[in-house]
Amino acid sequence: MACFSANQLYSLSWRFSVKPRPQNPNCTRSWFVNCRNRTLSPLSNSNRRPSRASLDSTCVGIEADISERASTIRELCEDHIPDHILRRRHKVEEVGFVVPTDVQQKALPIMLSGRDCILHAQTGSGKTLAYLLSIFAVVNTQRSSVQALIVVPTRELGMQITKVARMLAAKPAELGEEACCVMALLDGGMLRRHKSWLKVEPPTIVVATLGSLCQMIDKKILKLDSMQVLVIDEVDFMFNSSKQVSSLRKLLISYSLRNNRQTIFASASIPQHKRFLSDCIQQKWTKDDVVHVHVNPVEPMPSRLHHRFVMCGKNERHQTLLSLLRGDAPHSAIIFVSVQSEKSKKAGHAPPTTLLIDLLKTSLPGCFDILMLEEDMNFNLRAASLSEMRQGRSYLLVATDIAARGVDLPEITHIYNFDLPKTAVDYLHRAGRTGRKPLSDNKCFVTSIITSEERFVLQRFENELMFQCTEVFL
Ligand SMILES: Nc1ncnc2c1ncn2[C@@H]1O[C@H](COP(=O)(O)OP(=O)(O)OP(=O)(O)O)[C@@H](O)[C@H]1O
Repeated sequence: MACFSANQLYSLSWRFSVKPRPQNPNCTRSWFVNCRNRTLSPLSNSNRRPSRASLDSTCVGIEADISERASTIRELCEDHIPDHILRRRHKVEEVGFVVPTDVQQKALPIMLSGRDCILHAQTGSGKTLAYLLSIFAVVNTQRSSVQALIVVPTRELGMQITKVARMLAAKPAELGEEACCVMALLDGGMLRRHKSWLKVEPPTIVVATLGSLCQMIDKKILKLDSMQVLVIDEVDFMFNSSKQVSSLRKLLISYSLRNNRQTIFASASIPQHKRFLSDCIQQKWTKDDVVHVHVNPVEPMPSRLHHRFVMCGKNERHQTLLSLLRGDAPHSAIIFVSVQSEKSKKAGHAPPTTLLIDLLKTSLPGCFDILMLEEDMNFNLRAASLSEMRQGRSYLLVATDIAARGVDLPEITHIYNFDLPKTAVDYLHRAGRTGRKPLSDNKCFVTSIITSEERFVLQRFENELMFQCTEVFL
C-alpha cells in the first residue's frame, strides 16, 4: 500500500475518489491513500489543534475518477434520501437531474456522511442541488421545527433556491404524508405574514437573507435550536460584505452547537481558501474534520466559456455594444453595467442602466424584451424582471452586479461587460451567468468592451483566473 503526505496529495492532484471513513473527532488533518479501496483516511489521532501545514492537507483537490463515478444521482443518494425524491419518474429525474455533475459526484458522499463541507466549484456546476439533497437526507418532516437554514446574499438567489427546494420537497398526493415545508425569509418580503406562519407551524427548511433572518431571531420569532444543517451560499461574498459579516459570524457560532450541526459553505470563488479553511476550524464555524471539495482548481471557469474583448474609444462604447449585438444575435444576454456613483446621482444624471435601456429600445426595436435589474429598483419590479426572463422569450437584461451571483438563467448565451468589473472574482461570477448547463458543451460568449487603458486590467483578470481573451475587430 502506498503512503503519501497530505501536501504531496494536494499538489499532485491524484485521481482518486474521496470516501472518508466515519468521522474521528480527534484526528489531525493527515491522510493516506488506500489504493485498493480508493479511500482517503486519517493517519494518526491527536487532540492537538491542527497545525497550519496539516490544515492545508484538507484541501484535497482530487480530480473525480470518471471511471469509478456513480452513473446516476439516485445511485449516489439511494440509502439517504426519501424515496419520493429519487424514485423513477419523480422529482430529481423528472426535472432532468439524472447524471451527477462533478461536484455532486465528489461532494455528495462526503455530505451524506454528515461531514462539514466547503463546496468550491465552478459557476453553474450544480452546487445547489448537491447541498439540497444532503439537507433532505437529514430533515424529518414529522418534527415541527426549523431543521435546515440556507443563507443567501440576495432576494433573487433566495427565491430561486426556494423554488428548487419546494420542487424537490413536494410529495405526490397519494403518499398522503406531510410535505416538507420550505419558507423564504427574504429582504423585501411580507415579514408580518411570515411571523404568524412561524408561530403556528415552523417550516422544516428556511431560505433567508441575513437582514430578515436576524430580525426574526432578535424578536425571538424564529428559533434555530433544532437546526441540523446550516448552508451559507456565496460564502466569500457574505464574508466580504461589511454589513453582513458580524451577523454571519454570530450565526456560525450561536444558535446550535457546531458538533450537532452540519455546516456547508458554497461558492465558485473562495479566495485564499486555505486561510478560510483554517479560520473555519479555529473559529469553530465548522467541525475539525471539514472537507474542502475543490473541483477543477486549475480551471476556475467552465471551459465552454469563450472570452473576447473589443477595444474602442471612451465615447464609442454604446455603438460598439450595438454592433456586437447585431453581429452576435444572442438568444438572450446580460449586459453588465457599473453601479451609478453617488457623485453622479447627486449631479442629477440618469443612471447608466436607464441610459443604456433607452438606447437599446430605440436602436433594436422589437428584437428583444429589454429588462433591467439593479439595486435601486423596488423588490416588486425586480421580481417582475426575473419572472419575465423565465418566460423563455429572447431578452437582453441590463444589470449591475446584483445579477452576478448565483442567478440561474440557463438560456443566456452571451454576457457583455459594458463596464469592466472591479475584480477578477466579479469577472468570474458575471461570466458564470452563462454556460449554465453543466453537462453540455455548447459554447457561450463573454465579451468585454474596453478602452486601450483598460487592457492591462483585463490582462490581470486573465492571469488571475487562468483564461485567455481573444480580440474581436468590428
Ligand atoms: N445533475 C445535473 N444534471 C443536469 N443539470 C443540473 C444538474 N445539477 C444541476 N443542474 C442544473 O445546472 C444549473 C446550475 O446549477 P446551480 O445553480 O446549482 O449552479 P451553482 O454551482 O450553484 O452555480 P453558481 O456558483 O453560479 O451559483 C441549474 O440550471 C441546475 O438546474
